[in-house]
Amino acid sequence: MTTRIKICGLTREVDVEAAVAAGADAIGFVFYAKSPRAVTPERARALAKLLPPFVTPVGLFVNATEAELQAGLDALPNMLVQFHGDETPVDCDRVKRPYLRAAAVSPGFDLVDFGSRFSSAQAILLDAPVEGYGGGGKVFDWSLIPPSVSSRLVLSGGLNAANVADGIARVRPWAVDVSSGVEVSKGIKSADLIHAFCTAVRRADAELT
Ligand SMILES: O=C(O)c1ccccc1N[C@@H]1O[C@H](COP(=O)(O)O)[C@@H](O)[C@H]1O
Repeated sequence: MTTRIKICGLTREVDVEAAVAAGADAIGFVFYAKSPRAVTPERARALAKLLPPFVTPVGLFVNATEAELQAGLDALPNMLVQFHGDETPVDCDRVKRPYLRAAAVSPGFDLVDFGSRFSSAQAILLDAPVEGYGGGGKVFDWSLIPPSVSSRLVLSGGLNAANVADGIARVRPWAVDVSSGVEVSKGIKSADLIHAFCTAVRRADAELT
């Protein structure tokens, strides 16, 4: 299977171009003002104009107000929504858009139940529990993912070129998502690290087929 790749937290044109050139399937824009990677809807719209067909813009929200959500949706009408806070299934469904729901995986977390509560999500995005909701560059214990989980999974949390192949082999996710692992500093990506990450994903896929 081809593991889809999302590169998240882009703030600069050069980084969007590097992600597209490396073969990313999705590009994430953080609409969460407290994040060091936050962009305004206007900035996201300008960056998303660089995306070719079939590369999906993803808008990341954390407990956003309706006005904040609407501003993001107005700026990027074709975006996939990533809910990365404490949003309920009702909150997610209210937006009437395809969405990913992030889950912070720690011992005792019931992923099967979470997946059935968010059954309208396109996928459940697995992250480590970190201060500030996400983007912390921390890996969680992948053995906490129960084999019985039926949700489509996006693996994230502390991924980088060195560990992503292991994550793919062990979790077999639909997609992987990276932010910190391709950065030189918060919100500033490295074209070399993005390229290395995408190459590692493609190698992992080739080894598994
Ligand atoms: O990127 C952020 O600043 C962020 C803020 C709040 C919630 C989520 C955030 N990012 C997402 O966190 C995961 C893991 O990122 P990392 O690779 O460990 O840095 C990823 O899905 C980002 O999209």
